[in-house]
Amino acid sequence: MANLRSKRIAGLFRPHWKRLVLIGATVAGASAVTITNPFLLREILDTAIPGQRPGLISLLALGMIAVAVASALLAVVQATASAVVGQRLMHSLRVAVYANMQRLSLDFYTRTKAGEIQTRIAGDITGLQSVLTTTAGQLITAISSIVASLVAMVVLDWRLTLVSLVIVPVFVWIGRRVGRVRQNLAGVKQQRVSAMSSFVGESLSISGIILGKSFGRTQDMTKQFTELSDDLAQTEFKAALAGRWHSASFQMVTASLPILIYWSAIFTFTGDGVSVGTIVAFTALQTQLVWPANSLLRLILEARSSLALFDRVFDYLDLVPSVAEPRSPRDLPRSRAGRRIEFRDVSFTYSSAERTSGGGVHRVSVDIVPGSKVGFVGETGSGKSTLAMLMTRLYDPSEGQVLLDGVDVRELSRETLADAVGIVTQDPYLLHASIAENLRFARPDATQEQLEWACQMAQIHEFITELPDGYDSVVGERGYQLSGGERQRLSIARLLLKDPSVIIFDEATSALDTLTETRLLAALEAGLPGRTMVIIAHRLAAIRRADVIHVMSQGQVVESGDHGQLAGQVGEYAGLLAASAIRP
Ligand SMILES: Nc1ncnc2c1ncn2[C@@H]1O[C@H](COP(=O)(O)OP(=O)(O)OP(=O)(O)O)[C@@H](O)[C@H]1O
Repeated sequence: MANLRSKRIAGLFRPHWKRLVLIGATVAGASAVTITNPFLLREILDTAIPGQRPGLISLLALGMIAVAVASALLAVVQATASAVVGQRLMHSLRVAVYANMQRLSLDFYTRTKAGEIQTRIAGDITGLQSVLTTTAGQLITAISSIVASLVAMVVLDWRLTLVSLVIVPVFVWIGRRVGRVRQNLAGVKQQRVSAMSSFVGESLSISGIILGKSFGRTQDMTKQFTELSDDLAQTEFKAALAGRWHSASFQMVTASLPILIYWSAIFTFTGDGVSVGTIVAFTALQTQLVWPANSLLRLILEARSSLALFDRVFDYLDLVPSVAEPRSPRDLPRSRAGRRIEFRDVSFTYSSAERTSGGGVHRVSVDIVPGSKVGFVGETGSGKSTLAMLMTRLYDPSEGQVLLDGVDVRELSRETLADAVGIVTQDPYLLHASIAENLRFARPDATQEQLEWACQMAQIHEFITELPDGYDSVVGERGYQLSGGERQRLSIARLLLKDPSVIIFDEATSALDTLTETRLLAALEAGLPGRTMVIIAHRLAAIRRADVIHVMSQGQVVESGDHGQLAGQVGEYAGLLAASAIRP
C-alpha cells in the first residue's frame, strides 16, 4: 500500500525528469562548492598565518568569496526549477481531480457534502504546495550537503567523523517518532477543515440562512461552528507542538557535538598530531552538517504529514463513476423533430435507499412515440422524477433498457444525449451571473434575437425588458433575486435555446399561475412543432391535453391513456381528478 503510494507519487514527478536532473546537478554542484570552504580555512590557519603569507591569505579569502557567489547562483537556479516543477504538479493534480469529479455520477453528489469536495480540491492540493514546490528541492539539498560534508570530514579526519556519528541514532529515533504522530495529525486536521468548510457552505448558503432564521436556530449554528473551530484549533496546536520538542532536543544534542570533538582531539588523538586548522575546519564542517541534518528531519516530517494529503487526493482520483461514458459512443442521426423514447422493463433502486418500500421504479415499460406529448402524474414519491433522471442518464437502470430512437442511452456520449434530450426541473439552478450569461450557458454563440425568441416563448421576455439592466441584470446567488416562477421560466428559455428534440419538464411550471402555464405550453407547441414533450406534473391542467397520460404509483405505471379515457374509468387518475376538483 505504502509502496504503491510511493510509486504513484514518483509517477507524478516522472514527466518532469529533465528539470529534476537539473535540480540534482545544481544541488550537487552547490554542495561540492560549499565544502571547499573548510579546506580553504584550514590552509589559512595551518599554512598562510603561521607562514605569514599575506598573498596566500588574500587568494584563499578570494576563493571563499567565489564559493559564496557560486553557491548563491546555483541556489537561485535550483529554487526556480523546483518552483516550476512544483507548480506544474499542483496544476495537473488540481485539473485531474476536477476532471474526475466532473465524470462522477449524481449518486456521489447526493451522498457527499459540497464542502468536503471543495476542501479536497482547494485545501488538500494547496496543502501539498510546500511539499511539491520546496520540500523536494530542499530534501535533495539537505541530503547532498550531508553527503558532501561527510566526505570532507572523512578526508579531514576519519576518526573524528566516527565520533560525530553518535548523533545518527538519536536523529533517526526522533524522526520516526514525531513523523508518525504528525502523519496522523495531518489526516485528522484535513477532516476537521472539511467538516468546518462543509458546515460553513451549508449554513451560510441562502437556503441555510433561511432555514436557520426561520427556525430561530442562528445562535445554535454559531455554537456548532464554535465547536468545530475549537476542534480544529486543538489539532493545529498538537501538530505545532509535535514539531517543536523534536527540534529543541535535536539542538541540544548538536550543540554539544563540537565539545565532543575538542575532547576527543585532545585526549584521544593528540599523539597523531591533529592540527588546530583541522579541528577548526572539522567543527566548521560539523556545523554545516547540523543545519542540513536538522532540515532533513523537518523535511521528512513534512513529507510524512503530506502523505495523508496525497492519500486524500488519490482517493478522489480513484473514484469511478457509476454512470460511465461508453468507450466507443454511437451517433444519433441529427434531427430536430421529436425522437422516440422507450422504457423496456426498466427497474431502478437508489443504492442509498435501504428501505423496505424501496425508492425508485419497478419494471416500467413505456413507449413514447416521436413528436408526442406525454404526461406523467401520480402520488408524491411514486417515481416520476426517477424516470426523468433515467432518460437523461443521471442514473442507469439496474435492469432493462432506456432507448432513444432505438439506441440504448448507455451507448451515447454525454454530449449527444444532452443535445437530444433536455430537462427543466422544479428548482432549476441559475448561475450568479447576468440573465444573458445564464441563457448562453445552453448556447454560447446565441444572438440577442435568439435569446429574446426563447424568452418570448417562455413568457419571460416582457419581465426582463422591464428590469433596469434588461438582459444584463444579474440574477444573484442561485437566481434568488428572482421569484420561483421567474427562475423556472428563465430555465425553460435556457433549454429552448439548446433546442433539444425531446423536452422534459419535471414540475418545471409548478410555480406559474395556471394562465401563464397554459400560455407557455401553447407557445411551445406552436413554436417548436414536432418535439417530443414529456411533462411531469401534479397539476392536472399541465398534462390534460397530452396525447398519452401515464399514471404512476409506487414505482410502477398503473394506468395509461388520454384524459378522456382515464377520466372515464374508475381508477387512480379519476381519483386525482376528483381530488383536484375539490381544491380551490
Ligand atoms: N437520491 C436518492 N436516494 C435515495 N432515494 C431516493 C433518491 N431520490 C429519490 N429517492 C426515493 O425514490 C422514490 C421516488 O422518487 P421520485 O423523486 O422519482 O418521485 P416523484 O414521483 O418524482 O415524487 P414527487 O412528486 O414528490 O416529486 C421516493 O421514495 C424517493 O424518496
